[in-house]
Amino acid sequence: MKRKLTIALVAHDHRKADMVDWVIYNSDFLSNHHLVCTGTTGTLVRDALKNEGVNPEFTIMNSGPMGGDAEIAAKVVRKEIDLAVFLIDDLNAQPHEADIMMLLRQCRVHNVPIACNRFSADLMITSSLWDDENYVPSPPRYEKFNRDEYLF
Ligand SMILES: O=C(CO)COP(=O)(O)O
Repeated sequence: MKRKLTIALVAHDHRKADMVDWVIYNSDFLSNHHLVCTGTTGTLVRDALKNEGVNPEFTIMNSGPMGGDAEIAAKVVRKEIDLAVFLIDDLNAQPHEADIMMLLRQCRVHNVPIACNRFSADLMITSSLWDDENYVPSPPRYEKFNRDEYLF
């Protein structure tokens, strides 16, 4: 990968072990990029990478329930995030569900790739498109659709 990416990393408590495994598995790759994390995820990831002898650039936000997802969403809106890995706990309710939905929505609106499982994250970080200077991501189109024409 030629350029330095800014990568958001966020994991709910029940997914933090998964996130730590993922960053260790990808520590070589992550060492060259800027990581932006919610509070507790960031501390865990930074310690795990330090144990691997890897010290990437880090920005650590507030903890998720205290606004960390919202801070990262604001960065997405300002085009300061290239891709996000968000390991969501789909089996337990979160007190800050609204913020989680906002981060996911802003990634969709601003066309930021967001992986919610490790397989997607591995595919995203290994894509050759990052180095393809001719590739221009197509933004989402919100066009009127005439449903009546297709009713059967
Ligand atoms: O709750 C989170 C994301 O919604 C994660 O926050 P922490 O990384 O601070 O645990």
